[in-house]
Amino acid sequence: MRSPRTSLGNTVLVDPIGFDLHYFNLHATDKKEYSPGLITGLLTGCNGFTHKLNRHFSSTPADSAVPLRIQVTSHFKFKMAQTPLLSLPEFHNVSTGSLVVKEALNFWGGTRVQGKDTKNSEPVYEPATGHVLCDLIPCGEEEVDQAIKSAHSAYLKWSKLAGIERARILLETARIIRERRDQIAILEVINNGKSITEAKVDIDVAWQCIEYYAGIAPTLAGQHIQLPGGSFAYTRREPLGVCVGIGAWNYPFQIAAWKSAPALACGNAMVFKPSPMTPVTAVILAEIYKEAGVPDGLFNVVQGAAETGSLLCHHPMVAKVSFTGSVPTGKKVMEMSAKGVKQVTLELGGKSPLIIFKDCELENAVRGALMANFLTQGEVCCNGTRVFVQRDIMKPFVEEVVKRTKAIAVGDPLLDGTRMGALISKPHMEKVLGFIKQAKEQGATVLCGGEPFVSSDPKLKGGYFLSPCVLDNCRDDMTCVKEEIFGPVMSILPFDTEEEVLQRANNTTFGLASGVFTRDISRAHRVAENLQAGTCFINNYNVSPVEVPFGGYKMSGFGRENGMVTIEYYSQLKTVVVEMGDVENYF
Ligand SMILES: NC(=O)C1=CN([C@@H]2O[C@H](COP(=O)(O)OP(=O)(O)OC[C@H]3O[C@@H](n4cnc5c(N)ncnc54)[C@H](O)[C@@H]3O)[C@@H](O)[C@H]2O)C=CC1
Ligand SMILES: C[N+](C)(C)CCCC(=O)O
Repeated sequence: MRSPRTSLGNTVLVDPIGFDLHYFNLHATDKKEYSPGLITGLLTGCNGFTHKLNRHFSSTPADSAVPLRIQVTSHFKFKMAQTPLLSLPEFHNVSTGSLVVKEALNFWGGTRVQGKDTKNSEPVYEPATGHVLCDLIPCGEEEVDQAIKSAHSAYLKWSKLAGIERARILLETARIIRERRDQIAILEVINNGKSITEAKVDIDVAWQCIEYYAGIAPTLAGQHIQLPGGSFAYTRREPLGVCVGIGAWNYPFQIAAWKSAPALACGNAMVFKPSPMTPVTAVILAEIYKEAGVPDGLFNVVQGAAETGSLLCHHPMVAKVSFTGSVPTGKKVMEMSAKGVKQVTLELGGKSPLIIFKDCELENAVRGALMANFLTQGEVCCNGTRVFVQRDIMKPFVEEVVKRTKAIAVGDPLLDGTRMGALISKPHMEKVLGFIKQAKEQGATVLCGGEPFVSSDPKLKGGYFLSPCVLDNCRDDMTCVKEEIFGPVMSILPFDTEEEVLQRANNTTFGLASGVFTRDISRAHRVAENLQAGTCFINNYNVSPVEVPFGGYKMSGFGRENGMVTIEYYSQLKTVVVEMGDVENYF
């Protein structure tokens, strides 16, 4: 079929061959009119079928020729219009310190909703500059109730769709995120403080997660079980209903995707509460889901802190809570959810061990140790912050790690050359500095970093920067080795034997992740088997492909995110027993 061509305001008649499914490309003829914004249009089929279309055209001139890909089943006409893109700010000129977000940050019923409780609003700071990025207006009881009811009404429609229909919309969501990845990453950097290089990867992981669960949605199925006498049973995999997601500030957009993708794939609706420190990007995800075609209310965002979170956990219409954050808050979430017998997934903190044997490939072990400690300024739950190094290679390992750590470019997170940005807040930076001070008092040696970093760029003067820190002469009983610091602080600990190091590595209440560097494959798998943690990385660290499950042992939580298994945490099984004979009666 030939691709029809049209321009703004014109109607084009499209005549596909036969009645098979056809895709065709609708090319814009007047490229210059299509930047940047949404192209909207109405498809009207001769059989009465109509389809509203929303596609984003990115701002770069080359992209404005990207064809619209529309699925058609019959003759239809298409009227093209353009509306400006409301949600994403103009990004071309955004630089650190220049953005103020005024738009409403809640989202339910398919639209942004301004918070009402302005008297309780709190400023949200841009970590790299300390300037006020936006105001956080917490949602109260009535607003939380509205969001949950909106989710419930969407759930009733969405759960009736076939998996393949849900998949189509999720794939479209992934496509739009991929298309706008750089803009979303910029917003994430401004709100979180991490480097743009990392933020782009985070956004990629987010769309990959949605794409992955789109692939799984059509495969969800039950079983058929033959019973005596021709009777049988079958199972149906059904959604839970309205699920709540509560997120942390370290991976704001990615966490929203990790929770919503499996939830939506299984037929649930979600109300998501971002951390009050990073409220800006979850609502972009909500808009993209809408644009891709989910029913209004399927993915909602409510802003707020502990009080709003607790309203969500207590709400009787909520079936499940998936939480990412600290252990103390995780315990509270579990307690509150227990009252309503709601299912819970907890992704909590860690103090993960990274074990480096003398037979490792040293260059890769050093790279692994840096990846295990310094992503997102060290604010990562699965970081391998207890670096156990076999005594024989201590000297060359430490030398190389310190050399590389000193070379990490700290600074303006929006610059491509920057490798470490700013910590999330001033109090958090002070907390991290407190851990370093205490480590010194307890006998550790600071080999490098561990001090506030003051940039020569005047606009970064108020930012929460810290030079990445390596601590030597650490012992297992020190606070810096026992507690989660959530900052760029690596503690190095010597060891002699495999048996000894395994015992020390497991001597913690946490169990999120672990890592081992060795060339001995038997040792690698033996160590992986014996480490008490939800993940063990062999000869790498902190890679997180969406195909593999992620989650904790012990006090690092339970339940999993990513991978096939997460379907189990967002669905329930119904057994249907079918009698083909007479009812056996005892009475
Ligand atoms: N495992 C991880 O990925 C994370 C660990 N942490 C650790 O926790 C420390 C504190 O950071 P926070 O952001 O304060 O973590 P937090 O655990 O208090 O907050 C996480 C989320 O839970 C919400 N929340 C807080 N109290 C709640 C309640 N009573 N009911 C329902 N929801 C509630 C927060 O608003 C936020 O959205 C960090 O310094 C770090 O050590 C923080 C963030 C992520
Ligand atoms: C992406 N990854 C593996 C570095 C971290 C994800 C877990 C978290 O939320 O901290």
